[in-house]
Amino acid sequence: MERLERLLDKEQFEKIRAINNPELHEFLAEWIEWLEPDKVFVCTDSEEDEHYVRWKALYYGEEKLLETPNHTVHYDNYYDQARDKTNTKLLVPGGKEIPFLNTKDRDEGLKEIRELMKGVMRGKELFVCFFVLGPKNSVFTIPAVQLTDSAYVAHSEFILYRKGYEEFKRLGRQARFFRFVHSAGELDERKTSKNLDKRRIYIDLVGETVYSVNTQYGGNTIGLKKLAFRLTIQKAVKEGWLSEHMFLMRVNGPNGRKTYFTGAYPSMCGKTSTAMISWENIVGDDLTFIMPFNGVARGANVEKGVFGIIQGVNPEDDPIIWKVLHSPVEIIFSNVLIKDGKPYWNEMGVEIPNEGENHSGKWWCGKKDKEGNEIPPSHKNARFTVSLEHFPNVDLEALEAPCGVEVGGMIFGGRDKDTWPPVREAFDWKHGVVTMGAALESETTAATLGKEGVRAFNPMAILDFMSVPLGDYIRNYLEFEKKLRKAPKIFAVNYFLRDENGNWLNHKLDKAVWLKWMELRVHGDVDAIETPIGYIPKYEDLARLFREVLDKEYTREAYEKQFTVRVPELLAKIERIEKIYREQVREVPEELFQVLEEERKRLLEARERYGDYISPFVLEGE
Ligand SMILES: Nc1nc2c(ncn2[C@@H]2O[C@H](COP(=O)(O)OP(=O)(O)OP(=O)(O)O)[C@@H](O)[C@H]2O)c(=O)[nH]1
Ligand SMILES: O=C([O-])CC(=O)C(=O)O
Ligand SMILES: [Mn+2]
Repeated sequence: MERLERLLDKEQFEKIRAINNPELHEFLAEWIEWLEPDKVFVCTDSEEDEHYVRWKALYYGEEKLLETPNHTVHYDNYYDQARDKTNTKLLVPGGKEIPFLNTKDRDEGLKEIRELMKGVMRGKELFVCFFVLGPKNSVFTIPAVQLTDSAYVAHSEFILYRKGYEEFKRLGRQARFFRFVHSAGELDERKTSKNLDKRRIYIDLVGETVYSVNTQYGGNTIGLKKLAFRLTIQKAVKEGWLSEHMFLMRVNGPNGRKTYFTGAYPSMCGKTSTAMISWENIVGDDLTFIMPFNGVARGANVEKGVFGIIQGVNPEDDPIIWKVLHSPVEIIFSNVLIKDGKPYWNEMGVEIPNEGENHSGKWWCGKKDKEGNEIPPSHKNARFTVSLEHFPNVDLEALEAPCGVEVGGMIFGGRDKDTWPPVREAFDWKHGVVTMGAALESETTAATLGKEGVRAFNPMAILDFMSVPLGDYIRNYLEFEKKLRKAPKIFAVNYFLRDENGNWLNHKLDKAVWLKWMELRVHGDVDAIETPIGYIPKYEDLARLFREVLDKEYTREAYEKQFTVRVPELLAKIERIEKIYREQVREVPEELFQVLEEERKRLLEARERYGDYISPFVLEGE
């Protein structure tokens, strides 16, 4: 406390003194001394403190005002537009190598990051912020403290997370909390991080602390988002629950029935677009905790806001997001095109100006970057940050429920051009966990730095964030069922099937129909066709739902093309997945291989009888 009294001015010191937690005091004193900020501001839960942070983001030039009240724009460096997987490392004692995890020796990592952070905040203001993960006063609640010299990062967190200062006060010495230390590092004249060669995101799994330096992009910096996610995955696997890269939504069934679904798709593969579908209600779009209570799986959103992809948001497909983005509520637009104080983005469905300012600085149509690539109006991974409370379709009761909501179904999906049908249901928990979750593959996207469009193994859409050995993670999933009286049904979707010419086989809104079908299946309201890879919808049910939901004719030809069982592709996939688990992953539960083997057998038998490409009508006739 004496050190803190020296480091903070009176008013800020009093705010910290009100929290009776010596561990927190020690952490703050140590890091404030080390980072050497010119000034420290401690955020309580007051409106006033939140306003201060918002104003500082403008004052320091990390955000600029737009024409619509409460709208601002923020830019990240042109080469700092996505998550940096290479420089994101898990610090583990001895630097133990774990397949698919990017690890580093803990002592070495801590030493390196401390050196990079020594005095990094000279001339800057440090914001000390308190938040919680999950709903307040609930079994899901995890307190966290964030230190950052970026008012933009702090501002984003106020939009995305529940405030936690009072919670720290209430918990006092009992608080077990996560810690995040971030510095954007030296900034250039556009107020973007300059020393990208020294960009590091180090996750200390032992100390439950994450360090991030020389970067601003939200996925690398917003402590409570993907940085905390590595810590919660570890915690969940230790304690026997699930911490997942999933949306949480309510699908509205017949006669006012409410059924909640989670959905795990890799970054930029449709979580937000699904959770925002007009007929249903959103609870969360990115991170979900699922815990067993009295034999029931209950889910809660970790966050209370959306850091969503803006590319492709247009008035027809995303009317709700579109409306919110055009209303005067608090929004941060990042890495979009600005002209005359208005934001524009790729594929927004209206005409956009041919010059302005964007993530590359001054921009004009045809401008090229250093590598000779043409720069689009906005970055593919440009995003908007907004609180869920502003969405007319939010299920507020579910969002704040201290015990979460009962999960009726869990969906897995990815970018797959040629293998999986648009929707199918697993035979049981094990079948779903293995062939839909653990076997998930998806093409890489612009949400991470590096090449796009490469098919990659991405179990449970979570591989980028995995912080425990994959075998342990899968075992925890398989065992989770034993804690339940009734397990959620598991489904797999594929929005990204293409024909021989590369055209999409489905429209973006078709997912509305798949959701309604899954809702009916959870309650056993419709029959389905048994195939070697699970249950698929009957044509008649889909045709009716297409008419009811989308007012569209769904042809038998479209159905047959989309739901054909593609045996060669499915067998090749099993080969790939089995090889990965046999050769690269350690201590894989034997059940995984059994389930894959059973699926292979079913496919081989079906091929014997019906050939390589099996029409759903043929299977239905059986
Ligand atoms: N072809 C096609 N594209 C889709 C569909 N649904 C979503 N997309 C595209 O997928 C991209 C992003 O999807 P989001 O829903 O924002 O991604 P997310 O899963 O929430 O991703 P993160 O926030 O990165 O975790 C956008 O470019 C959409 O246009 C679909 O049904 N078909
Ligand atoms: O964390 C981020 O940068 C945004 C996101 O949701 C993802 O990449 O999955
Ligand atoms: Mn995500």
